[in-house]
Amino acid sequence: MTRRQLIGSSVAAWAAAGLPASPAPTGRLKQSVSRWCYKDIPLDQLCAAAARIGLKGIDLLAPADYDIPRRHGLRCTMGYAADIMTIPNGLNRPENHAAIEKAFRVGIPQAAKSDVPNVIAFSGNRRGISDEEGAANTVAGLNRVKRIAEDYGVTICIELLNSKVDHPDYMADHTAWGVTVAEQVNSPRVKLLYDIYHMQIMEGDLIDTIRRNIKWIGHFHTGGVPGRHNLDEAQEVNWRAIARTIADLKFQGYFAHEFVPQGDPLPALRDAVRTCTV
Ligand SMILES: O=C(O)C(=O)CO
Repeated sequence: MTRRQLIGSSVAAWAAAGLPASPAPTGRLKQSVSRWCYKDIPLDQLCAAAARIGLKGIDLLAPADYDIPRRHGLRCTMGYAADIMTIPNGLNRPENHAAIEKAFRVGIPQAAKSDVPNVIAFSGNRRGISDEEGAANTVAGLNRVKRIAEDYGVTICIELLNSKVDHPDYMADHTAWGVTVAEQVNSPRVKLLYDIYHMQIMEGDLIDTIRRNIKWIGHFHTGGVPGRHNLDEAQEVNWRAIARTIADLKFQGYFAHEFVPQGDPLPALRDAVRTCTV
């Protein structure tokens, strides 16, 4: 069966594709999935399959696509509201702040209008500046925009990424750096995107770190380590224990899968969701 045939197809076709025939229960966590990991599947089709699997949303969409998940009873769970900001070029440089503020002045109201609860932000690379200076700059940048986020009820999430494998020189590569920034900004609408894949590579100690810092975490990403593939037994993270920890903390945000599937992509996603259904 092709993906095209799958979508809009019968209950039997969903079952034949290994997906639940009706939306599956997914436990205490609100699970979501990152669009870029399934880029070969048209977004409408991905949303239809995600709804069957029991997901609550689609992560990392551009504004033009924000409303597509809503056709399927889902929402975009993390938006790109300021595309001027990139992983290497972000909030840690004061010369970027005016453009980031300008972008968020448009992008945050747009996210709110489409019921998108979070927008992504990046520290940028170090490029020779110290972590202390970069943190102070990032705090200053976030202080310029936090009021917009507060007024519209949208959370700006600064992503923690590894600088060891995927993003050399990225500054927000440790939880402590992100927590320092979030504490200083001290807004209910400025939090961390704790990417479990990236933080396992940099720090490990996932459960204790999540427990100690949950107050500052607004969103999670997953991905098997090493390789950023399926959450299966070939990788080293105990996803069920992590999911249980987060659910036990009564986390109210989204837990978004962000792994590049190996094998048939939708069954890989279904299996990850089941693993994290606690
Ligand atoms: O680009 C990456 O590695 C990410 O995790 C983005 O969310």
